[in-house]
Amino acid sequence: MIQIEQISKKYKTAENYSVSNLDLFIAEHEIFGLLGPNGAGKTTLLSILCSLIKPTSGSFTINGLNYKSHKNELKQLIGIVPQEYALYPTLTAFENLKYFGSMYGLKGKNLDIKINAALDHLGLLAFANKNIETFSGGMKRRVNLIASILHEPKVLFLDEPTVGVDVQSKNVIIEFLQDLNKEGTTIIYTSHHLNEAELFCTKVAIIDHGKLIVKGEPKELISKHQGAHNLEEVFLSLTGKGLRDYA
Ligand SMILES: Nc1ncnc2c1ncn2[C@@H]1O[C@H](COP(=O)(O)OP(=O)(O)OP(=O)(O)O)[C@@H](O)[C@H]1O
Repeated sequence: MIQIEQISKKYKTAENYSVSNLDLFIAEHEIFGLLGPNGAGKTTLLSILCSLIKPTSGSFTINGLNYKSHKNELKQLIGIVPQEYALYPTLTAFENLKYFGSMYGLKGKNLDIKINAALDHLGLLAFANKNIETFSGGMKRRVNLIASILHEPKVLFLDEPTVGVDVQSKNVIIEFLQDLNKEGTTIIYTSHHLNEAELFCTKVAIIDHGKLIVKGEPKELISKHQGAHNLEEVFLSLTGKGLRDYA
């Protein structure tokens, strides 16, 4: 479980807080969606929880481990799927995954078996020995995902894992994540695909201007929200229809 208490983040060069006094509890085994318009603070919050950036104030624990005192334990406990591809273009999918596995101390036959099973599960086994630079966006997203789960994290953070991929790739990714979740992995992901989140997530939090607006099961939020038939209508009603351009 993740317990977030009064987390705030103000980037040095920014005028405003990107995350502001945010409290949030995420139970174990959830598929939890962090939703919000552009600039709402989703990536900032996710980056804090992954210890990629430090909060300006506040604290959080993951499975009881504090980010300040248990850095190494947390690194083993979590997996991170970043928005950008973190792969070496001139290495094959298999070589990339061997490298990422070795960063978590994995090696030998066990690692090879794991890599091949995951490649197979995500429909990529036939491409194992092809260079990443020849892969489509959807294929790279799937390899990126495998790189983050080889060490079997208990909690997996994903920043827009289905952005820019076709429906086929998206479905394979979602099914893979659902299988991981059934095996006990807690999943926290950000997305702009509200239909996807409505079907996929057991709980969602809508954040805007760095603050938590609402949290709950998608069905519960829709039924409580007068006149809403789906999560997108709840979202638009709570965050407004205005554009959120920022630079
Ligand atoms: N490195 C940074 N330096 C300064 N300001 C930043 C930095 N990163 C993000 N911000 C600002 O923090 C706010 C929240 O950004 P963040 O990327 O967390 O939002 P988001 O909800 O993930 O948006 P999107 O949906 O567009 O990815 C924005 O106003 C953004 O301009």
